[in-house]
Amino acid sequence: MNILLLGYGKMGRTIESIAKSRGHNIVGKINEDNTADLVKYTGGNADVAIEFSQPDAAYENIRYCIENGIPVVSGTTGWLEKKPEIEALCQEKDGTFFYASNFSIGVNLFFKLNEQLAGLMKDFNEYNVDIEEIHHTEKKDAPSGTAITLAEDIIKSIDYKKKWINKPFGKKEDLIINSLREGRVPGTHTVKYSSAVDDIEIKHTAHSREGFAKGAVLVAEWITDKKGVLTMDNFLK
Ligand SMILES: NC(=O)C1=CN([C@@H]2O[C@H](COP(=O)(O)OP(=O)(O)OC[C@H]3O[C@@H](n4cnc5c(N)ncnc54)[C@H](O)[C@@H]3O)[C@@H](O)[C@H]2O)C=CC1
Ligand SMILES: O=C(O)C1=N[C@H](C(=O)O)C[C@H](O)C1
Repeated sequence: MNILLLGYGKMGRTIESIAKSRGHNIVGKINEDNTADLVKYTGGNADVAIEFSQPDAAYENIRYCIENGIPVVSGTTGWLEKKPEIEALCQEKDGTFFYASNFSIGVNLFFKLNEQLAGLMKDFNEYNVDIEEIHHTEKKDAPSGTAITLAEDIIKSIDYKKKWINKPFGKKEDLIINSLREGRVPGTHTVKYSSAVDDIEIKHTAHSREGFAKGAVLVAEWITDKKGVLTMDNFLK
């Protein structure tokens, strides 16, 4: 498979190494210093684009791919207010767009665990729930996309939480996401329910970026013959 990498930073490099180990060709690597080269690529010479860039670049990269017939797998966080526009464009152009806030299989199991725990906790108002996410100091966005997914899934079940906020303190109706930036941490997420008498915690700790990158390559292999707007739920089924 011929893969175009959009974003060749920490994730782009890890994806390159996993893709090559699985027999794929990297036909292009676009970074902030060679964005003009993107016009060289179309669905004719790239089977799929894997897009891990930065919040202010994702929308234009993905739009270019959809308009030029390149199926696109994106994991960039911090740009999601524009995702509905991309989804509409994908439908209009009969393109292929796959987005996940986290491509690791472990985190996707953790998402399911979070949904189930929220379902169990919904009638126990003596507990308060909050989320902590810890990432490396180079991360550009806060809160993490993964923490937002966790928060949205909790709010669906827990009536006393109305919205998430990215501050360490708030009212009971606010689901607090506390974002910490430390050293080179690849990504740690904790969901904690606290009462006066006890705490219940679930936690996912990434040991490296390999889980994210392998998930993105597996999805890229899977989507090349698919159309439409796709998610991890489609892939994991
Ligand atoms: N969904 C997931 O599973 C994961 C998502 N991420 C997200 O992926 C993104 C990238 O993460 P990292 O690789 O750690 O960041 P990074 O900062 O190491 O790399 C980002 C790269 O994007 C490049 N870039 C800037 N403008 C560009 C443009 N217009 N076109 C193409 N490339 C451009 C930069 O030159 C840089 O090399 C972040 O948004 C991060 O939150 C990271 C890990 C897992
Ligand atoms: O920027 C990162 O590094 C990560 N970003 C994603 C996020 O914002 O959730 C996924 C992972 O936690 C690593």
